[in-house]
Amino acid sequence: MNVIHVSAECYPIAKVGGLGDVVGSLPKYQQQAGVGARVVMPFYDNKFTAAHKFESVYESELVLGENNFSYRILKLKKEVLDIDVLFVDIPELLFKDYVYSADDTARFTAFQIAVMDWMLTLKTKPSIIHCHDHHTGLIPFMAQECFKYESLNKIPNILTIHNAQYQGWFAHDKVHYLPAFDISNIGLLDWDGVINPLAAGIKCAWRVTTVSPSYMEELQQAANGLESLLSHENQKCVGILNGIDADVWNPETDEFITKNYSAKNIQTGKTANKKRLCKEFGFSASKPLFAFIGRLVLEKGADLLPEVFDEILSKKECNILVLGSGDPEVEDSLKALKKKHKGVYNTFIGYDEKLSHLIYAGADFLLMPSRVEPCGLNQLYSLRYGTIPVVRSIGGLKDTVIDVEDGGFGFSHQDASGDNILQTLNRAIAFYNDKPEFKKTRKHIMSIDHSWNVSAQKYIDLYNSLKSD
Ligand SMILES: Nc1ncnc2c1ncn2[C@@H]1O[C@H](COP(=O)(O)OP(=O)(O)O[C@H]2O[C@H](CO)[C@@H](O)[C@H](O)[C@H]2O)[C@@H](O)[C@H]1O
Repeated sequence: MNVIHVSAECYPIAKVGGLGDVVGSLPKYQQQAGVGARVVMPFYDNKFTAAHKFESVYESELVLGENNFSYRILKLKKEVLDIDVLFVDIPELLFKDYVYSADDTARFTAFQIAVMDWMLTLKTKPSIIHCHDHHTGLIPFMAQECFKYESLNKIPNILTIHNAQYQGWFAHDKVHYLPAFDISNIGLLDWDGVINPLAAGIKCAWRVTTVSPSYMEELQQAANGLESLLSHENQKCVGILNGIDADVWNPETDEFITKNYSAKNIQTGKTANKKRLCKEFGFSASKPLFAFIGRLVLEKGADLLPEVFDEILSKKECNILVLGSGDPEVEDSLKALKKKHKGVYNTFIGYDEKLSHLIYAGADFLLMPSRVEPCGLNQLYSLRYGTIPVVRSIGGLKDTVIDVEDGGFGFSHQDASGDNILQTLNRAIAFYNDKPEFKKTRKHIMSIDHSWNVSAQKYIDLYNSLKSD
């Protein structure tokens, strides 16, 4: 079997969030399980592409509406990654110093057309095309409907929804971007009067997966307008929990942290990393340290944090550190608290992969008050680093974090409300002060295996079930 993953992100080449982590690790675990797995992604202008040499394996021209674009399929000259990655180089559209922008329709439609055109020329066709999120949602449609791709329509394809909030909508006047198809089937592209690539992918993919079983269920009630579609397509949908790359996220070998540790020397390891963080951000290491890492957007409940932080910090019982960027208003309110709560609160507004590792290692608790959380990887990283998750019980958080009151190892609350978060924070502070229980729990969570071993096999089983369809 040879699978091709099509994605806008892939760690360590380009990562904006969890999609990059998944596409950078799932194929590796699939390869270890004996399945040929490759990634095809856009060629961006970033640190990774500047630091490596590439060779062209295919060159051609694609048609996007009334425009033609030259493109190349590139691969790395030297094998520097654990996985085989191919790059679509469309200089005018994709070679930018960002992954996403306000209008990505032309960029990602051209990307998908290039992938399909190139696949037509392959002597050995992939046995499975695995698409990720709306940026690749037109591929199942094009394979099924566009005349020129008829020879690809027998290849099973899968669409994984990492986040249904973003759907890639564009107006009907751009439908001519797509290669010719029977216009009477335009309904497959449309949802609510606009072209909706995620909806088209859900309608046309052979199977649809989401990144946790609970999120799959929740999507039928809340999917940013696609609820009825997902209920209708329920038969071909399945939730498969994300895993983590246990080599990249390994406190025993992590090069980004101050002191490496395992469950055996967790006490000294976490203390050294916490001290380093506290020194850098001006905290006293004796208080519990809560951290938030992520996009500062509504979905993540980030807008609820400033008020909650202001209240809890006034008691001076804990430290809070925020690493993230996003909504400028939320950024400003979080930054504004720094002066008032100097010594117990700090922020790093921006993106810093290295710092995120140090925080997972040095914090006592990781906060995820998400409104929507398809899976969430942060809580899985925090478990591996012995950092206790404090989460809202939703989506993948519900599937992976069991509250201490239910015999588990984390803290969870039901509602996306300031009161609920406050109560949970207070419970966590009390737990921190019960030192034997706290230490026992953080040692225990390090042994929970969330690596891809189990879930990579679930995807392989799904691929196998499609071969015999
Ligand atoms: N400022 C910053 N600096 C450094 N690192 C930062 C950062 N902000 C975020 N990160 C990192 O980005 C990743 C975030 O992953 P998540 O899975 O939690 O969220 P995301 O919403 O991006 O992903 C979506 O896709 C994934 C993958 O399927 C789902 O788990 C998730 O629920 C869904 O919303 C983590 O590796 C985190 O450490």
